[in-house]
Amino acid sequence: MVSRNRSQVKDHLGSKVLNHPELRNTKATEYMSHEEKYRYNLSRATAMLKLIDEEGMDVNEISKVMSHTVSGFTTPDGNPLAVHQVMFVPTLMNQADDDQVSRWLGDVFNGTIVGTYAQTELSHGTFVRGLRTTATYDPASRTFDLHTPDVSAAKWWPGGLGTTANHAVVMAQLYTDGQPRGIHPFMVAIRDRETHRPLPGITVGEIGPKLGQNTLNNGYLLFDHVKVPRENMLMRNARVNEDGSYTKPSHQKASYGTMVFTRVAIALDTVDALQIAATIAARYSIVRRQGEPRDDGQEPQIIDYQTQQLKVLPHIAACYVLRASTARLWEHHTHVTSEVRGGDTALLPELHATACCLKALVTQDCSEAIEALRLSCGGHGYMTASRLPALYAYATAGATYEGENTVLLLQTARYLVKQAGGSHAPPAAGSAVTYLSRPADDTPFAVGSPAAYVAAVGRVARGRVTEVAAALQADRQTMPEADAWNQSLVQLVAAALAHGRYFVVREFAEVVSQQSSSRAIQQMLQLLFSVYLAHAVSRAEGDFITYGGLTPSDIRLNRRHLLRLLAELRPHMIPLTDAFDLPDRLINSTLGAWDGDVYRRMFEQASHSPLNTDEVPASFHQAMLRSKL
Ligand SMILES: CCCCCCCCCCCCCCCCCCCCCCCC(=O)SCCNC(=O)CCNC(=O)[C@H](O)C(C)(C)COP(=O)(O)OP(=O)(O)OC[C@H]1O[C@@H](n2cnc3c(N)ncnc32)[C@H](O)[C@@H]1OP(=O)(O)O
Ligand SMILES: Cc1cc2nc3c(=O)[nH]c(=O)nc-3n(C[C@H](O)[C@H](O)[C@H](O)COP(=O)(O)OP(=O)(O)OC[C@H]3O[C@@H](n4cnc5c(N)ncnc54)[C@H](O)[C@@H]3O)c2cc1C
Repeated sequence: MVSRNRSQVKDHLGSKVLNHPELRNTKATEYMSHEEKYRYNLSRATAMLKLIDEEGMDVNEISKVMSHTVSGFTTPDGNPLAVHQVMFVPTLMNQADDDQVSRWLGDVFNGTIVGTYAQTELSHGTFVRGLRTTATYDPASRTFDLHTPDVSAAKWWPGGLGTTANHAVVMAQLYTDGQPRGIHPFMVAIRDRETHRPLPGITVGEIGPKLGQNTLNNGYLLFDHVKVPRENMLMRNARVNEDGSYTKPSHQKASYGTMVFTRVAIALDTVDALQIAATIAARYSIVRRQGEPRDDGQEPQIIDYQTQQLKVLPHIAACYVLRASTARLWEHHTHVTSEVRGGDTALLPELHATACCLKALVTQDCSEAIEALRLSCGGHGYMTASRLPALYAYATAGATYEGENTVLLLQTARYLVKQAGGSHAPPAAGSAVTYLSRPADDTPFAVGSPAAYVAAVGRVARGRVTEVAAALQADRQTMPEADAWNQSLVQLVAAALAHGRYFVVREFAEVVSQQSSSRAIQQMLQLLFSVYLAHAVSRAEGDFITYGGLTPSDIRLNRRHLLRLLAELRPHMIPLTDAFDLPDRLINSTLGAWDGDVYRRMFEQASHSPLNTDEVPASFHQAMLRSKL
C-alpha cells in the first residue's frame, strides 16, 4: 500500500477510525470496574487490529494509528495489545529466521497468536544480564527447559501478559553444552489457543492497578521446567544446533534490537501526548478569565499573565522541535536496521546511544511539561475529565519502561566518554558525535541569533562530556572501575542529557533551514525555535555560564528575550495548536474542545457520576446514619 503522509493519515483516520462501527461510540470509563474497563479497551484494541489488517498498513502507518493521539481514543485506559504490536511482532520479524517467520506470522496476522515481550523479572529489570529465568538445552530431546528458579525471577510487567496473550517472547539465560551463553529470545506458548487456559508448568496472571494505563494488562509469569522445542529459540542472530553447539550472533547485543526500536517509538510517541496536553492548556488559557477587570470591563484571559505564558508557550515550541527531531530519529532507525539486516552493524552503537538518550530526554521533558500544563489549568486540570492526569500518567511511564531513564542516559554517557577519549571506533560520516573530536564552535553568543544559541548548546555538551571523561580517567588511576564510574554518575547523566539537547537542536536547525514552502512558515518555525532555545538556556543557566561561554549579562538578556518572544508567540498560540490537527473526539477533554465551551462540558461530565443518580445516595443510610455522624 502506498505510504501516506501524517496529515493524510489523519484524514483517513477521520473516516476509518472515528466513524468505524465498533469504535465510533465511546463510553466514559471512569466509573467502570477494572474488569469492565479491560473488556471495553480490549474489544476496541481488537477492532483496531482488524482495521490495520484490512487496510494493509505499512509500519509507518501503523506507527501513526498506534500513536497516543489515536490510541488514546481507541483504548483510553491503555492498549492490552500494545506490546503485542509494538514489541512482540517486531521481535518476530527481526529476530526470527525466515523459517520461523513463515511458521508463525500467518497465525499472528490472523489473530490466532497474541503475544507479549516477557523480559523484566521481579528482581531484575534494568540489569538485563542479571535475568535469572533459564533456558537449558537438552540435545537428547532437542528441547529447551524453561525454568523460574524462585519467585524473585518471576517475569513481572509484560504488557498483555495478564489475561490477553497466549504466547510470549521470553528473554532467558541460555545454557548449552554446559556453558552460559547470555540472554536469548524464545517463543513460548503460555495459554491454550482454544481454551485460553495456562499450559502445563505455566503460572500466569495480572499484576494489579498502577498509576495509569491500567488496561495495558501487565502480567506475571513463572515456568516450572516447561519444555520448548529447539526451533522456538529465535535464530536470526545466534543459533543452537541440534547437537547443542552454539553459533554467536553478528553483534553481541543483537538480541536487544527490539528495545532499541521501542525506545525510538516511545520517543516519537510521547510527543503526541505533549501535543494533546498543549492543545488543552492553550485553549483553556484563552477561555479562562480571572482577575481584576481591565479597561474593557472584562477579567483578563489567563494567558495574558506573563507567568501563564511561561507555563504554556515554551511547551508548544517543544512540541514542534521534539516532533521533528524524533521523526528524524525514526527515519535513521529504519536506515540502520536495514544495514544491520544486511550484516553491517557499524552504525548500531551510535544508534543505541542516540535512542537511549532521546527516549530519556523526550519522556523527561514531556512528563515535566505535561505536569506544568496541568498546573496551568488550575483546579480543573486536576479533574480526570480534563484528560491531563492520564496524559501525565502515560508520559511518566515512558520514563521508566523500556529502560529506566537514568540507566539509559548512562549508556549514552558510556558511548560519549569513549568517543571523547578516542577509545571507540571513530564515528562514521554524519555521526552525531563528531563535535567531540573537533575544536569547540566559538561562534560568539548573541541574543536573537539561533545559530549562536545552537553553538552555545554544543559547547555545553562538549564541555560536559570532556570534563566528565577527564574526571573519570583520573579516578580510574586511583580506584576500581566500578567506583570511578559511580563517582561520576551524576555528571555522566548531565553530560548525556546535554548531548541529547544538542542533537535535538541541530536536527531542528536543519529542518528549519530545509523548509522552503513559504516565508511565513519559515518565520514561524524560527520563532518557535528561538523560544525553545531561549527556554533551554533559562532552564540551565549555570551550564551556559560554566561551559557555554555566556556571561551573567547574557543570561539576564536571555531572560528578557525569552519573555519578549513569548509575547510575540502568544497571538499565534491557537493556530499553532490547531495545526496539530486534533479533532475534539481525539482530544477528549472538558477543557480542550475547539469551541471553548468548558463550563457546560464540566457539568455534563459531572452528571455521569453514579453518586448523582439519586438525590440521597444509599450510602447515606448505610454508612452515615449507622455510624450516627
Ligand atoms: C508490521 C508490524 C510492525 C509493528 C510496528 C508497530 C509500530 C508502532 C509504533 C509505535 C507508536 C506507539 C508506541 C508507543 C509505545 C507505547 C506502548 C508500549 C508499552 C510498554 C512497553 C514497555 C516494554 C518494556 O519495558 S520491555 C523491557 C525493557 N527493558 C529494558 O529496557 C532494560 C534496560 N536495560 C538494558 O537495555 C541493558 O541492561 C543495558 C543496555 C542497560 C545494559 O546492557 P548490558 O549489561 O548487556 O551491556 P553493557 O555491559 O552495559 O554494555 C556492553 C556493550 O553493549 C552495548 N550495548 C548495550 N545495549 C546495546 C544495544 N541495544 N545495541 C547496541 N549496543 C548495545 C553498550 O553500549 C556496550 O558497548 P561498549 O562498546 O562495550 O561500550
Ligand atoms: C507501565 C509499564 C509497562 C512495562 N511493560 C513491560 C513489558 O511489556 N515487558 C517487560 O519485560 N517489562 C516491562 N516493564 C518493565 C520495565 O521495563 C522496567 O520497570 C524498567 O526497565 C525499569 O527497570 P526496574 O523496574 O528494574 O527499575 P530499577 O532498575 O530497579 O530502578 C530503580 C532505581 O534504581 C536506579 N538504578 C538501577 N540501576 C542503576 C545503575 N546501574 N546505575 C544507576 N542507577 C541505577 C534507577 O535509576 C532507578 O532510580 C514495564 C514497566 C512499566 C512501568
